[in-house]
Amino acid sequence: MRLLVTGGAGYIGSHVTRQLVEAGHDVTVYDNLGSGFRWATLGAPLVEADLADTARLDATLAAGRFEAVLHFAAHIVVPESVADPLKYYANNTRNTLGLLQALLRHGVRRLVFSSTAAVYGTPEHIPVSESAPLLPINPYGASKLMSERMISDLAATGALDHVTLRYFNVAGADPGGRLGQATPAATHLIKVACELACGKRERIDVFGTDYPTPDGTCVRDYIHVEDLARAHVLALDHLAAGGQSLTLNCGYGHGYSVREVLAAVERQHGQALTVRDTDRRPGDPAALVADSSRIRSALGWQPQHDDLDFIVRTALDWERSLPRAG
Ligand SMILES: NC(=O)c1ccc[n+]([C@@H]2O[C@H](COP(=O)([O-])OP(=O)(O)OC[C@H]3O[C@@H](n4cnc5c(N)ncnc54)[C@H](O)[C@@H]3O)[C@@H](O)[C@H]2O)c1
Ligand SMILES: O=c1ccn([C@@H]2O[C@H](COP(=O)(O)OP(=O)(O)O[C@H]3O[C@H](CO)[C@@H](O)[C@H](O)[C@H]3O)[C@@H](O)[C@H]2O)c(=O)[nH]1
Repeated sequence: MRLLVTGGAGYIGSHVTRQLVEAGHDVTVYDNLGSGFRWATLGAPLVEADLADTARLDATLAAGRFEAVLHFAAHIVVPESVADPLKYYANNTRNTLGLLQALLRHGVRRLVFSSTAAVYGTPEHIPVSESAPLLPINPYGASKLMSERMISDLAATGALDHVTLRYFNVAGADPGGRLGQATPAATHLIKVACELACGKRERIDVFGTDYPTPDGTCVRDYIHVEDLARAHVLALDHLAAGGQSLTLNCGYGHGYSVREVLAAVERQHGQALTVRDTDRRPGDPAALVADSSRIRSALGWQPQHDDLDFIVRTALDWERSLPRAG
């Protein structure tokens, strides 16, 4: 298929772009390089433009005659969304509205959308299924939930088929060493811990040790970026085969605490890390673990890298190969 990937120069979008190209698709990336990198497209054509630039978006859609769009472009940092919510509604919600309007203008009928476990807020039951209440507790999650609603309302008119993927905590890097997370000033736990292991930070803070979890630290469902990328390839196959619109959790179905993650980084690094216990970070739910049965049955998705030490090893190998990527 001819595909447009917004945010395809970013961490997750670049891994997906690579798998799509390998699967034989014709991929164009649309990215403003705000947090992405030209090298990360690995040679796929890049339109360097902002989603808010309607003229560039229209010109791109007119020229490409795309059969589907994968929409990754967004701001993604939970604490930043608490401090600056309008930045998140503008880029994540308003720019998704603009993209949907553009898709209608150009007759693009298939969309794969990057959503997030943050739409669930603090779920009552773990693991959380797709039918759980949608009650985000931070503006990032709310901005994504609004996008989900626009997409499903539009799909209900018959104008669009979509697969909305709710990612849990994405981590790790291309085992081939070509791609990985390169964002400066990263906030994600595994990335920060790997930077520390590589001597790029002095210590890591554990945000909260009094959560109602087995060791008092937050529990998350970490999914390897390559397994997540594969879900996108399968989602496109599903839409191309005329499959119905779907909303699917992307996680493994079990979680690890912050302390368990840090122990895995210490194992892979071979040395202890300097860790400081601090207060809770605003906007963090205690535990987020996916019920992943629906994606397994609907798409036939099967994880290949459900192994915390493998996730950490690929992230650490990538971190060691930087800063060439900056
Ligand atoms: N990383 C995670 O753990 C995680 C979890 C859940 C959901 N997600 C979602 O996955 C998607 C990708 O996240 P990521 O981790 O790869 O982040 P990222 O910051 O690496 O990638 C986002 C990409 O979008 C581009 N972009 C942002 N705003 C843009 C705009 N207005 N116009 C054009 N390009 C723009 C950035 O330059 C970047 O290349 C996001 O939608 C995010 O909400 C990520
Ligand atoms: O230096 C750090 C960084 C993180 N954490 C903790 O580690 C956990 C994971 O945090 P982080 O890696 O920042 O991810 P989340 O805040 O869980 O959010 C990620 O996962 C969500 C889905 O679960 C996505 O929606 C978001 O985009 C993505 O950033 C949380 O409990 C944090 O408090 C620390 O203790 N110290």
